[in-house]
Amino acid sequence: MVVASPNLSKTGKLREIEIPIIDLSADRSEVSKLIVKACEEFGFFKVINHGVPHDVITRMEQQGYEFFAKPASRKQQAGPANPYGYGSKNIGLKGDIGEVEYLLLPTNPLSIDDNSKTISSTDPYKFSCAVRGYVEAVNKLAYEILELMAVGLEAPDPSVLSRLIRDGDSLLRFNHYPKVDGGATSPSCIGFGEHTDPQILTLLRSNDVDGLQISLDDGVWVPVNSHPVSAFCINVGDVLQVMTNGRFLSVRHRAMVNSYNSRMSMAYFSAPPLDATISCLPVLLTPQKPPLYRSFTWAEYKKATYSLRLGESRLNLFKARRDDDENSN
Ligand SMILES: C=C1C[C@]23C[C@@]1(O)CC[C@H]2[C@@]12CC[C@H](O)[C@@](C)(C(=O)O1)[C@H]2[C@@H]3C(=O)O
Ligand SMILES: O=C(O)CCC(=O)C(=O)O
Ligand SMILES: [Fe+2]
Repeated sequence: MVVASPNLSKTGKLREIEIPIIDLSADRSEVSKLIVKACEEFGFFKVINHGVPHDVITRMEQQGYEFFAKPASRKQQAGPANPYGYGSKNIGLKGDIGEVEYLLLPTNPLSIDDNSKTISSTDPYKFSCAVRGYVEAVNKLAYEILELMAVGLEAPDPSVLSRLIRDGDSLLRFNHYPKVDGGATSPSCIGFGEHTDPQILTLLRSNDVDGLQISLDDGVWVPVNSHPVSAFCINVGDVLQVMTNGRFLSVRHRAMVNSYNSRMSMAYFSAPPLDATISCLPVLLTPQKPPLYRSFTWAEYKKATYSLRLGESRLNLFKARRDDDENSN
């Protein structure tokens, strides 16, 4: 079991920061400004009135609970995660471990149908319908948020970010963090270790059990509490940090487990197709602000991601060199 460093500030108090909660039904131009500000300051924000139907979320959550309640031997039939499928404690392929079990799935309809057979032998159709419905709805939300970001960044083409996720390599992940033994005196421990998300944007839904934390620049961990109404927590991924030339932050985060309640989260990682080229948006480049990162394909970045451990900083491998800047002029 990995014990966490405390999320205390230098004065010994818990850091209390409220991540912005943005109402997507408000005025579009205001919303786009709020989103840009949140991505610059925290790399995280929550959205409400997001248009993902309540029953679509509930049906999906139900499938997650039903799967994780099955006996271990039954769940293992959907694994091991390599990297997709069912995994327990082992995260990725490089030896990372956490107090979590999960299902990691590609989101194209054929893969969903295919994976459903090993995940739910009793009713694969029900599982696949729930997942397909959820993916369709969250993908629409991802489009909408990426458009609002482009508007807020004053890009001439509002679809410059959203079109990247069309027919992309997006993934879906159910995480289940069981209660840990040890009672009230046990220290909190790590469910999912610190990392950044490699993709463009992550849309996360969780039950009402806290656990998500983000690391701000002074290294103090700040809790992102679960929101009572059905909010989504949105975070900037590495690719979006590259495309905004470091203006939006892909922030390190982690998930903790506790000894009182189990937590379940569902993360949708919206990603470009493997052959898409990632580079900084022209609107954000000036002679004073040359690109911080070199161009690369998503396939290249994904390969680097899987060659490294969870907490390693893969963006460093893609920093622009001075002569890259000169060649691009
Ligand atoms: C240890 C690893 C798991 C991970 C691939 C990696 O080598 C490094 C990044 C990890 C991560 C974090 C965000 C997402 O949960 C994830 C699916 C992703 O794209 O990158 C996981 C990867 C994984 O669990 O397969
Ligand atoms: O479960 C959570 O709250 C966070 C999970 C996460 O960061 C991930 O799956 O990449
Ligand atoms: Fe994450």
